Amino acid sequence: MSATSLTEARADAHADAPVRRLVSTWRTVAAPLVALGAHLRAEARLAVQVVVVAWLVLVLGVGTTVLSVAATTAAVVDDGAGALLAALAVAVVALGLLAWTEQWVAHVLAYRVIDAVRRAVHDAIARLAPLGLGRRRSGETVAAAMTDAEALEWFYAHTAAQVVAGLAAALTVSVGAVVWLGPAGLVLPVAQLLVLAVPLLALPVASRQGAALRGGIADLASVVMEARAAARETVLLGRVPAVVADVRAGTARVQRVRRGIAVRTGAEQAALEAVGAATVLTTLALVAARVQDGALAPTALPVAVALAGAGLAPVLTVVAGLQRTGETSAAAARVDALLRAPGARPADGPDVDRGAPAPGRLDVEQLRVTYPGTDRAVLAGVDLHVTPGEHVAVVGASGAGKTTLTLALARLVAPDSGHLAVDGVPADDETGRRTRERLVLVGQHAHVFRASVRDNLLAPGTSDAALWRVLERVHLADRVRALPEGLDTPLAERGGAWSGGERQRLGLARGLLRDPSVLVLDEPTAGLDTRTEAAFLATLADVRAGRTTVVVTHRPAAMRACDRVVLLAGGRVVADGPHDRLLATSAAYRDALAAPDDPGDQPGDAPIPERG
Ligand SMILES: Nc1ncnc2c1ncn2[C@@H]1O[C@H](COP(=O)(O)OP(=O)(O)OP(=O)(O)O)[C@@H](O)[C@H]1O
Repeated sequence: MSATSLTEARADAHADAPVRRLVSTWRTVAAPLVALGAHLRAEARLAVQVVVVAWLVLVLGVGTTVLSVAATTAAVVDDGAGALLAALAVAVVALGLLAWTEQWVAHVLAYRVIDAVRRAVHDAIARLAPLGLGRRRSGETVAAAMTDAEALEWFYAHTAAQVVAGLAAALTVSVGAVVWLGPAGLVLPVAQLLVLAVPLLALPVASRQGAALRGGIADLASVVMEARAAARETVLLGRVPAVVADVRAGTARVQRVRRGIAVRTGAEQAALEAVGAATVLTTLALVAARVQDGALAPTALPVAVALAGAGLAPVLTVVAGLQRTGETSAAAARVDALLRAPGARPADGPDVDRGAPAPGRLDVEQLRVTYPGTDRAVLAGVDLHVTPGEHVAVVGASGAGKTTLTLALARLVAPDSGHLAVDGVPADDETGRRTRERLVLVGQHAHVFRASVRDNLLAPGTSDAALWRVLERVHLADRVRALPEGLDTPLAERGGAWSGGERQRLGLARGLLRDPSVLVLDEPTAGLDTRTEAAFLATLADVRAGRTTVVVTHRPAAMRACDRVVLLAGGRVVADGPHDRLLATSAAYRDALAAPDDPGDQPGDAPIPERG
């Protein structure tokens, strides 16, 4: 290639660059919307109906404007106004009926879209919970489930259909104009293309603003949610002004983006007005010339001008849709990322013979867990085999990985590698649901839902008698009987007046109602006074009969009450056996139980010290 042609090619490439950038921006913006559209295939027929009705409404809208000007002109020159008025009356009634139908079908579509999007988002949340969600800001997840879902409902039900219908109606009206006015009618399609170019050219800015707006709203949701969740600490530690400042800063960021959007849409509007005025003036000039030539009747002039003005209405509908595409695309991208996020599939471990399924058996082999964003394995190859009906205590210093082990058993965190089997059945389904049907984890903090006691027990369809039996077993029956409406008493969000111990017992009741073959309890007596702890341990002794239990504990009383104690340290099991034997034989165990701050305590009576 010669130097000149190389320079020319470079110049061409340079000229192409903005176009290519624009096309690539459009592709990026459209990709998440198209990807999410796949979840809405079932609604394709309804969407086509919406498009057809919207197209008819737009075409008839232009038609009634043109007809009304034609009828007025005919009345002025006293020439056939009656027929035009009759046609106008029919068109107006049809337009009213079609507009009503459009609202109806578009809203049916909107509800179905929001239902499909919210269901997909909640399925994803259930699939990811809680490890996958832990990597996401809670505000992002909330925004995806609420405001993003609403933005998408609006887009698929009202915007996308309007864009397609608007383009079809614009083409229909343009064809009509060219057929009627000849070359003068070409002004309309040219003007329509200019109108469409306005949002297309503004798209790179619009999409940046859309992403900033959606991100800002998600950030604000995070700040507000955290402020609500930490309200007690915020007041106690005098952080109210700091939190208010955070909320104000978040609001200001969102407002700044909104201002930018208003400036852009204002400029776009001004450009559109200019194109509209130019279209009317050009049509006026060209049609007037044809009237002077005698090619058209003088009465055609006002009608042609009305057509030029009204004929832009369908593309303005398209523009309104395109102006929001950047923001909607950002919402779709967030929802799409949530739907595509990988779940918590356990890695395959060493292939060993695990024998026949046995209810209550628990096998953990070489389990390794590293939390995302960290490089230290919290569990670095844990082996644990529990026989049916056995009661095992898991102990270790604070941070040793006890809670992590319970979360991995319940398939709430994904191991890097290793094997887990409950009842002799490998835990290999992606969601962990099958494992959790056999193994129930009662965590340290039972969430109390804003619902009745009955609904808080999370066992729909269970008889009252069975619910009361379980409440008796966990020593909550008297507490519930004293409530004004018993089982039907609504509980406040987060438990309101319920103490920590009562909430722990509520969690235990929930676990028992599932009747699992393996019950895992994480620090069931943490935060309880000695007497309540003794009562709780008595409850435990009763409820664990006939099933396997794994109890994370710092309490020697709870360790003694178990058949075996497993000591976790350095991410591995370093001691395993009955409490008394370990006391006699394991220096690591004795060290773990020794309380360095309190030399008066005897090994075996002091809780395992908290680290740090
Ligand atoms: N989501 C997480 N992301 C990153 N690190 C985590 C996460 N959860 C826990 N860790 C870290 O993993 C380690 C083990 O935590 P874990 O809660 O399992 O310990 P533990 O033995 O139950 O402690 P404690 O007795 O204090 O409850 C700790 O160092 C903790 O900081």
